[in-house]
Amino acid sequence: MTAQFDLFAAAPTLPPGLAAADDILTAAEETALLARLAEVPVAPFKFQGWLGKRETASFGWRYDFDDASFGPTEAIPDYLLPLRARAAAFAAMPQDDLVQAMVTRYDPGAGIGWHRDRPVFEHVIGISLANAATLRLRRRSADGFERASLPLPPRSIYLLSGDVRHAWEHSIAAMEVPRWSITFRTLSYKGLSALARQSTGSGRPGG
Ligand SMILES: O=C(O)CCC(=O)C(=O)O
Ligand SMILES: [Fe+2]
Repeated sequence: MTAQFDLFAAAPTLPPGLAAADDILTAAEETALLARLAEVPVAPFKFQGWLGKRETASFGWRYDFDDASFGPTEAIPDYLLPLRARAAAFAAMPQDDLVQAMVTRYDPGAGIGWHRDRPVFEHVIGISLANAATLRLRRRSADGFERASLPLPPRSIYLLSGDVRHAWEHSIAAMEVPRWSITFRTLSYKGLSALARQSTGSGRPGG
């Protein structure tokens, strides 16, 4: 096969640990939820002193990128609990394990750069609202990056666990239309140990 043909090679299969489904909520439920989210006091995401363009609010647990502190915060609001129950059913996890809910608003021009989620968290479940986006995935290989992508239509859900969560990075390119997402996360062993250290008053917080 010529190099030219390689450009048209079949799309790579999705990385292990990635699961996705459409229509985790109805269009009417999405509209009602977006009306609630418009009231949530989101703040520009801070990363080591830089202000990101996306705006976030964390419930249940928060991780502060500025000082690496990590701890409990305002409880997950009631109106997110039915969605959390569906996210948990989708991921085959107890809903109480999804201890964090993060609301993110991406205005036009806002995206999220290449990253892995903080190690204090384990499983990551994302729900997309308002407009479609593409979750880009990459993993370093001997000669560059292995890449994959997952379309995120509004009302779809994805789960990152295992390989795709630990060995791959993900990002979302800035778009011209707004998008909201709700991310539910479980704590990792590291997160649970940090928590145990904090509650016994020894060791430093963080992750
Ligand atoms: O908006 C999304 O679905 C992705 C958010 C994300 O990757 C993160 O907050 O770590
Ligand atoms: Fe992420």
